[in-house]
Amino acid sequence: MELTLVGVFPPTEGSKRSAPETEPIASKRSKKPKQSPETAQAMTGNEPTQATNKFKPRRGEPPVWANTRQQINDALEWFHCMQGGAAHKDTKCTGFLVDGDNGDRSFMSDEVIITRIGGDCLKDNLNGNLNLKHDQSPNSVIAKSVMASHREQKPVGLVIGSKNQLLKVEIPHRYCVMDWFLITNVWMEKMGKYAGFRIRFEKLDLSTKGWWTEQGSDEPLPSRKVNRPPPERVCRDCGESSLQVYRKPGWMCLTRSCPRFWKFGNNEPTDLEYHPHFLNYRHPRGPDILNPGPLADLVDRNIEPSEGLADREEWRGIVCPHCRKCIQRVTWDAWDCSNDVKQGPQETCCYKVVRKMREISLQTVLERPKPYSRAQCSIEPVIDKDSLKPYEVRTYEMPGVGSITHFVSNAAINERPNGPNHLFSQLQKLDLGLRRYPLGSAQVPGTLTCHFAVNYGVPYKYVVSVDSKAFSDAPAEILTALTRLSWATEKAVTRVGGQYQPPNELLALGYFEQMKIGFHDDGESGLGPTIATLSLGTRSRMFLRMKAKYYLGISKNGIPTTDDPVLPGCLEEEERRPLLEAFKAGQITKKQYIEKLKALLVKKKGNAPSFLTLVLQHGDLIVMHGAGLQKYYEHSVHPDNGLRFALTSRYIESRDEEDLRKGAFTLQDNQIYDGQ
Ligand SMILES: O=C(O)CCC(=O)C(=O)O
Ligand SMILES: [Fe+2]
Repeated sequence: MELTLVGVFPPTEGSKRSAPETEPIASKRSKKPKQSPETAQAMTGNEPTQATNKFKPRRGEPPVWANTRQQINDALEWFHCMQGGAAHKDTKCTGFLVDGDNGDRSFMSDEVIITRIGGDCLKDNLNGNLNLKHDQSPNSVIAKSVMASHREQKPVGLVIGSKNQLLKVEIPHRYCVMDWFLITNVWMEKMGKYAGFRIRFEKLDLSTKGWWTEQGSDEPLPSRKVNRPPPERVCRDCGESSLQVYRKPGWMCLTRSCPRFWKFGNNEPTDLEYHPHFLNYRHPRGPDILNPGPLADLVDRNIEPSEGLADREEWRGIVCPHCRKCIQRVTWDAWDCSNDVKQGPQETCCYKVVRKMREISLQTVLERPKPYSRAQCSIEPVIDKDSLKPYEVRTYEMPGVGSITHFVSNAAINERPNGPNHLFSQLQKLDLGLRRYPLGSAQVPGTLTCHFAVNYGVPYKYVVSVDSKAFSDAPAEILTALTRLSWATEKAVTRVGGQYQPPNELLALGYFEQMKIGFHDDGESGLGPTIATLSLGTRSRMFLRMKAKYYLGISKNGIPTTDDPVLPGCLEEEERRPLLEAFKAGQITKKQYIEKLKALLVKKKGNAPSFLTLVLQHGDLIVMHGAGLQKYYEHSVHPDNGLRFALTSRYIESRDEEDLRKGAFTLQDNQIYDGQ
C-alpha cells in the first residue's frame, strides 16, 4: 500500500522529482474542476454547523459507545487516553477522538476525515476556540505516535464525540466508536500564527458504509474517482516534495523549515479549498496491513465464573453485549450497565455481571514484593522501639506544621485474634458497599476514583453526594478497626503534646491490582487535625509533598500565593523569606510584595518533589497530626500490585443530629484495643 507523508520529513530519494514546475498548478487552470459528491458535501470544512432540526436520518448505530471519556478508556484497550485526542500504545497511535474543536479546515465525508493533532493550544476566551501557542514539535509523543502509525500502516480506532459539528446526522451518544481507519497523510500547515500538524484518515474497510453516514447516501465512490492521487511537486527553494492538498489557491510547499512554507506566491493563503483528488483518492490496501480484529470484545461475562480475584482484568471496563455501552467496574462486586454517573434519560439497560471476590490469601499478596530504590526522606525520624512494644514507633516532626507517626507492625501483632490478618480476611467476605465515586477535582468530568470507597460514621467530604453509613449498622470488623485507629491516634497525639479527640468517622478504601490514590489533602472545614490509617494487605508507599502553590509561591494562573508561610524546602526560599519578612514588618505594601513575588516566580512550574516516602506494610498504622499538614502538604498512596484495604479515621465536627447519630458507637469490652 502506498501512504503519503507530506511536508514533515524530507521524502526519500526516489520520491523527488527532477524538474520542479515553476508556476503553481492552479494558476494555469482556467476551468473550475467539477466537484465530486464528496467535495460537494464539505469542500472547505468551514460549512455551517449542524443544527438539531437539520439532522438527516442515520444509516446505523455505533458498534460501541460511552457517556464519559473514562468509560471508553476503561473498556477499550486501543483507547487508553483521558485527555487530548490521540491514544497511543508502544509509541504508536492506536485511537483518535474527533470531538468539538478540530480547527479550521476540518473535513469529514463518509470515508475521509481531516483534522488536526491536538495539544500545544490555548483557549481563546472570546470564542472558546483553541489556538496554537507555538509550533507543534515533530518530537512530541503524540506527533511521533501518529507518524509511526502512518508509516507502519497501523489501523487506528476512531471515536466521534457529540460536540463534533461536521456530520449531517445526529451523533447518538456523547462518544461513539466509528470504525478502524488508516492514517494516510500527516503534514504541517500554518494555523493562525503557528504551524501545527494535520492528519487525514481514511476508513479501512471501503466495502461497507459507516453507521454515521446518511441513510441512502451514495455507495462508495466509483474507482475512476478514487484512483487519481493528488498532484505532487518539488519545491524549487528547499527541493522537498509536497502534495497539493488545496485546489485553491494551488500548490504550496509544506516543509516547515522552507522559506516558502505555506505561501502561495509571496503571501499566505486566505481562501482555501481542498483539492478534489486529495479528498477522493483512496489509498490502495496492500497486504501489509494487519487486520486489527473486532473493535471490542462483546462476550457476555455472565457465562464466566461468578467469582473473581482483585487483579487488573477484574476492574477493566467491559462492553455491554446488550446495548453496547462501555461499562466501568463501579462497584466492588459487579459490572452493572445501569451504574453510570452520566446516564442519559433514555437508558434502560439492566445488564449486570455479579462477581463476588474469591478469598485472596494474605500470603499471596505479601510474597514477592517489588524492589524499591531507597525511600526519599528529608526528615530523620525519632525511632522508639520500646515504649509501645511490640510496635516500633517512628515519629517525623515538622516544626510549625505537625507530625507523622508511623506504628510499624510485625507478625506477632498481625496474627492476634481480631488483628490485621483476621481483618484482611474478613473484609473480603463482607459486603461493605465499596464503590468508585466521581472525583470532585477531576479535569475530565465523570472521572471515577482509581480505588473503591465506603464511609461510616459522620459524613466526610469524600463521599460528596452519598450518605455515610451509621456505625450502629456497621459490621463488627469496622468497629474493630476503629478501636485500633483510636488507640494509635491517642498515642500519637499525646506523644507530641496534643489534645486527643476520639474519631467519629471511618473511610474504608479498597484497592485492586494497579489501583492507587493520587495526591490530595484530607482538609475539610470542621475536620479535626488528626488522621489515622490502618493498612491491610499488599505493601504500599505513601508520598508526601508540598502543594504546588506553596512550593512555587505562585498559582498555575500566575497569581502569587499571598498566605505563603515560605516553608522550608520551597523554591527560591532564600529570596522569598526576606520578602515575606519585609511585608510583615510593613516595609513594603501588599501590592509591592505581590509584584516582587511575581517578578521572582513568574514562569515557575511543576510539582514539588516528595520530601517523605513511607513504606506501609500490612498491619502498620500512620497518624498525621496538625492542620498545617493538610493545608500546605498533600499525600498519595501507591500500593504494590495486589489487594489492599486502608481504613482511615478522623474526627469531624458537626451540629447535625442525624450525622452525629451516625458517628455514635458503643464497644464491647473485648473490642477495645490495648496495643498488643
Ligand atoms: O490508602 C491509604 O493509605 C491512604 C488513604 C487516604 O489518604 C485517605 O483516605 O484520605
Ligand atoms: Fe488522604
